[in-house]
Amino acid sequence: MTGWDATGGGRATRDGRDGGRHVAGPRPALLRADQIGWGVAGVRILAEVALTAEPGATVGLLGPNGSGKSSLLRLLAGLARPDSGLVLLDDVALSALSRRALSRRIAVVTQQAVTDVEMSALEVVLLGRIPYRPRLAGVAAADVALARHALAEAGLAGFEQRRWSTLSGGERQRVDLARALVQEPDLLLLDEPTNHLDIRHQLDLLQFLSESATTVVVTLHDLNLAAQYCDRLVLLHAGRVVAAGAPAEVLTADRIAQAYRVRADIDTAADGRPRVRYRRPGS
Ligand SMILES: Nc1ncnc2c1ncn2[C@@H]1O[C@H](COP(=O)(O)OP(=O)(O)OP(=O)(O)O)[C@@H](O)[C@H]1O
Repeated sequence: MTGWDATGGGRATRDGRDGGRHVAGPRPALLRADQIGWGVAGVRILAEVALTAEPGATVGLLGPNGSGKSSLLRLLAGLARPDSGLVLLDDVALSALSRRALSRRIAVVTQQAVTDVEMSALEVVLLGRIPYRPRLAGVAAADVALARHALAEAGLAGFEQRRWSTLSGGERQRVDLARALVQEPDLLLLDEPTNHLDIRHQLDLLQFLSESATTVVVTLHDLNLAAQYCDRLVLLHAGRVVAAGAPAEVLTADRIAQAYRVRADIDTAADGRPRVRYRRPGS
């Protein structure tokens, strides 16, 4: 199993160990988007988007509001189909995979995840085990144990019976992450997973994602955290990729100005990663 909250249990890392206990671990996927385009009602939202996430890599998707990050994530998850181009998982087109096969390999954490507010936290996490449940079978005791463990590792032991509607924004985000992790995906797609988290939980989560054996694509608004924790970054602007590569290649003052209309100074932090300092508008 996988844990990420520093107050929780052990961590599964690239070497497949979880607090000293060997686990099978994921088979990290190679994800490729090949020149994909997508639009709604004749309005083009994504154009000629190419993206590669190598097995085990953590890829950050950046871009201003409305640049197409969430739309791209939905296409990468197979929740929507591109109008042109292909999304490939280990060189197989997503469109050739069954819904069940997809749900065993890809877990998605979107911004409006759970709509049934009457579910308990434990029931929400158990949704992540549905792809493994034989048809018509009830919930297995092993899955309940796994879900309880995942909640504990998200720092939410004791929250099992709490209704979703009573959880804080950050607690909901952590429950939904636990749901995605019990899915034991080979590819984890996360849409702004840090937006409700306090700084400690943001750092714990990003550290976990960067160490995880699973391939991760994560949308982020914080350029410095993206630079610190991602192996590669993809910067979108108006539905197109304007830069892709190592953080230092993508996060240049010119690109930040072009995409975000913000002036910034970039220096190199002690860890060798770029650090962005924003200038006040007008200065
Ligand atoms: N189903 C849809 N119908 C119409 N327009 C859509 C639809 N989905 C997305 N859009 C539009 O596509 C553009 C990209 O949206 P998207 O949510 O992908 O952006 P984003 O980069 O994730 O933005 P944010 O940072 O604000 O979350 C936006 O202008 C949005 O209004």
